[in-house]
Amino acid sequence: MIRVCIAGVTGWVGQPLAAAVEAAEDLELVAAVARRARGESLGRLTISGSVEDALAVPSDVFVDYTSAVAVKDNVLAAVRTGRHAVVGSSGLTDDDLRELDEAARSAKVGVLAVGNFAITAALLQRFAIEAARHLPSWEILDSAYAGKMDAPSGTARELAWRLSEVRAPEVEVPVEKTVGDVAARGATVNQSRIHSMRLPGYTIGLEIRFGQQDERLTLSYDGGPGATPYVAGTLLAIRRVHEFVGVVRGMDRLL
Ligand SMILES: NC(=O)C1=CN([C@@H]2O[C@H](COP(=O)(O)OP(=O)(O)OC[C@H]3O[C@@H](n4cnc5c(N)ncnc54)[C@H](O)[C@@H]3O)[C@@H](O)[C@H]2O)C=CC1
Ligand SMILES: O=C(O)C1=N[C@H](C(=O)O)C[C@H](O)C1
Repeated sequence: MIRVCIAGVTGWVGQPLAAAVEAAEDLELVAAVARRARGESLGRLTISGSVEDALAVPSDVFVDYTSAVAVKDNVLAAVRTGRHAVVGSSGLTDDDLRELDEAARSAKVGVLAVGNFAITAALLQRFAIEAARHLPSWEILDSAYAGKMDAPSGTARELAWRLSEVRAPEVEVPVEKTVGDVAARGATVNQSRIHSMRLPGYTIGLEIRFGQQDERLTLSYDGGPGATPYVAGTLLAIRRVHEFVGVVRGMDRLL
C-alpha cells in the first residue's frame, strides 16, 4: 500500500485526485493540505492547514497541486523528510528543479515533475521533439485562462527544455537586435521563444509552430474544462516515483 499526502486537496485537480486515490486498492490517502479548508473532514482524515502539519503524518508520496508560489517550499519540505514527490504545480524554473534535485538526491528519494500529466500534452511533446530534428526554426504559444498566475505554463517550460536537448532554434534576426520593443518577441526559455496569452474563455493550450521556406507545421494541444486527464497521469506517477532518485522531468520516463 502506498501512503499518499496531497497538498491542494480542495483544488480543481486535488479534489478528483483525492477521490481517485481513495478508490484505488493499492493507494491510501493519509494526509491532505488546503489552507482554507483546514480542520474540515475528508473521509476519515482531517485536512491540515499547512504542509508541515501534514508531513507529521507518516506517508510515502507527497503530491503537490497548490500553486506556483507555494510549490517549491512544499516539495523541499517533503523530500527533506524522506518523501518521494510528484509535482503537478507549475511555476518551477530550471534553477528550482536543480535545487530540488540536490535535495532529493541527498535524501535518496525521487521527484517526478511533470508540466502536464495529460497524455495528449505528452504526445505533443514527443512529436515536437521529432519535428525539431528536421525543422530548425520554431516558436511556442501558451494559452490559458485569465486567472492563471504563472507564465510561461509548466507545459510550455517543459517543452522548451526538451527541445533544447535537440538543438537551439535558428533565428534570422537575433532577438536583442529587434528594432522596436524586444518584449514583443516573447520570453526566452532554454533558447525557445514562448508567447503566453491569458484570456477569459480559454482553459489551457499549447501550440508549437515550425516554419521553413515555403512550408509550416503546427502542433496543437487543447486541454478541456475537466481535470480527468491529469488524474490518470498523476496516479501513474504516484505508483512509479519510488523507482527514481532525484528529479525526473516529464511523462516520458513513465510511458
Ligand atoms: N502538471 C499538470 O498536469 C497540471 C498542473 N496544474 C497546476 O497545478 C496547480 C494547481 O492547479 P489547480 O488545481 O487548478 O488549482 P486550484 O486553485 O483549483 O487549487 C489549488 C489548491 O491548492 C491549495 N493551496 C493554494 N496555495 C496553497 C499553499 N500555499 N499551501 C497549501 N495549499 C495551497 C488551495 O487551497 C487549493 O486546494 C497550478 O500550478 C496549475 O498550473 C494544473 C493542472 C494540471
Ligand atoms: O493552470 C492550470 O490549470 C494548468 N497548468 C498546467 C501548466 O502550467 O502547464 C497544465 C495544465 O494543463 C493546467
